[in-house]
Amino acid sequence: MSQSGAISSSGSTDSSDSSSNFPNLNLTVAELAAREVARLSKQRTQKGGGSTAIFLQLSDMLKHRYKLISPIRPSMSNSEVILAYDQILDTQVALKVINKASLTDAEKWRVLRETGLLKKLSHPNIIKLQDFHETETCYVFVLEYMKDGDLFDLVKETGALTSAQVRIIAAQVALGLRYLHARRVIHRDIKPENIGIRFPTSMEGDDTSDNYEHWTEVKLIDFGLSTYAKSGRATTPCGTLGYMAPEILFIGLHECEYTSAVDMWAFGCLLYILLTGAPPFELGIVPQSKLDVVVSYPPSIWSKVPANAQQAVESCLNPNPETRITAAKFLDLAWFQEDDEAEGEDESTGPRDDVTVGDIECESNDGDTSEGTSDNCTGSCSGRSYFSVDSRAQSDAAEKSSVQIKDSAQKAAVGIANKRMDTAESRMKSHMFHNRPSDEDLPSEVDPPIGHSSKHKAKGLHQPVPVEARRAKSIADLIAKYKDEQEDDAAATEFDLESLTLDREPHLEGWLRLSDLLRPSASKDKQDKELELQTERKQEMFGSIEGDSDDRHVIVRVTTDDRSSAEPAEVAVNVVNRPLF
Ligand SMILES: Nc1ncnc2c1ncn2[C@@H]1O[C@H](COP(=O)(O)OP(=O)(O)OP(=O)(O)O)[C@@H](O)[C@H]1O
Repeated sequence: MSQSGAISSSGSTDSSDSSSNFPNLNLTVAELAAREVARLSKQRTQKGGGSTAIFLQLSDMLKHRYKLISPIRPSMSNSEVILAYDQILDTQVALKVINKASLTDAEKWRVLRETGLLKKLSHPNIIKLQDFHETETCYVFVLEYMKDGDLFDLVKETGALTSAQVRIIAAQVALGLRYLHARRVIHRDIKPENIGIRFPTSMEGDDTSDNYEHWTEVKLIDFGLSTYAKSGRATTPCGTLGYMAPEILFIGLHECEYTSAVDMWAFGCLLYILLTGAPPFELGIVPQSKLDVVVSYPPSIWSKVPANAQQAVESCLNPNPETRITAAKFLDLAWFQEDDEAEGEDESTGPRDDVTVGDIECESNDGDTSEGTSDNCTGSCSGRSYFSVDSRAQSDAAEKSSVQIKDSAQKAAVGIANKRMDTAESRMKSHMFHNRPSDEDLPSEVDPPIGHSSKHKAKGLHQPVPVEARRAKSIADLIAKYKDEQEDDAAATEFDLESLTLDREPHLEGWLRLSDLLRPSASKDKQDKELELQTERKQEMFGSIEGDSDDRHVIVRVTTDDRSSAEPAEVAVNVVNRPLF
């Protein structure tokens, strides 16, 4: 994301590239904050809401380290994402600031859980939590900055992407999901808004097909609804309507639990959007049972999507979670084995004028459109304006994708289902989203993200990008590279996440704190010393401990007699991520 919207020393917005130019550095943080507060106040008055207190608190708390530059995502609920400059690390960061005042205890716990999860995850396709602060009034996540925004804004501006572009994104999202799922973490809110993007800094004349640094990077963000499901199964219905798998919608009706397969369903919705420019499902119908769900693909849109990409989407949008493709298997699909030439000729599948954002609706099996269902659409629980339903498109039912209900006598069922959706929606909102604004409170349109329009065009995303197609050749290498790396430490990190359930396994607490004591901000030497010291202490308590480390990890293998079991047992391998700086 460029710095349009950044405050210049004159107080106006600055559209220059901030990576080389920080005009704001001459201002004190208080001055910056005051200007931003004034600007945001105005903006929010126009939008009809928002709290400037967050900003004031933040500047107070972090004034020695962070210079606030501009809001990335203006506050519409109790959180705000702000671009800032980390003066110590000399880098830009995204500060996600959450106002504590409006949170219930359960919601505070969820914030801490999000932190707990994020700090234990380390993967190139997962946003990196660089630091976390808690003050009396707010929580602050310091995140690596995804300068080019998220996929929602990209698709909204450019429409559909080419298959070559989508598979680069798809491979990375799948790698991120594979990493999460191997550790029994379910994201539960995969959608375009929650995939951050960063275009390569240099695309000229490079032949960097094996240099992954030069790929468009995508990373999963927003772990606010994520959970560590120790048993691999979860029971709380949550997510964003329109991306929620059938089984999660059935919780409390026909189902009582679900698995990480829900992320793959949402991933299928995401891919569909990227390939066609429109979401696959209207949100007003809840199927009556799992067996009733049939996903149909409108031929006029779907025929333009290459077969391998179709297969990828369809394997995710399998209504049966038991047979739905997994993230690991997804990476073996033919789509990722295609050669360079095949993708290079993929122009017909690029952004298309005839597919407009908004070409989507829901229909019952008899072909009737379900009138008024848009009232039931939640779209994005984040409150961002979603693809609107195009009335011209509505009249052309044959062109739409849909979730259909098999049993054709469904007019009554549609009514019931819509009522259920109301119930499901309000239940989900009250359970999971009650700190978020209701749809009525949300503005129908939200400002486009700062600095997007020209950037996406400049990057050539309206056209098939030859250089991306060329890079696509190496996608199998990329997948192989990260797949191999992840296999090694999956079990270790999975166990690390056990610290979230310490109450159930108190005998592990002592040595798990070993890792907690390795402060990320400490130098490697300091960490090594701490590790040594703690290892000695824990050995007295737990038996044998082997420690090992490399540049990025401290690995501790503990063998313990566990005090409660007769036989000594190896309980785990613990991995602590070292800071990369
Ligand atoms: N690290 C980041 N770099 C750049 N932009 C980010 C980053 N993190 C979040 N954003 C932007 O801010 C938006 C909101 O972030 P996030 O979803 O984490 O917050 P949230 O409070 O859970 O929001 P919501 O209530 O809308 O889901 C994202 O969709 C993205 O556009």
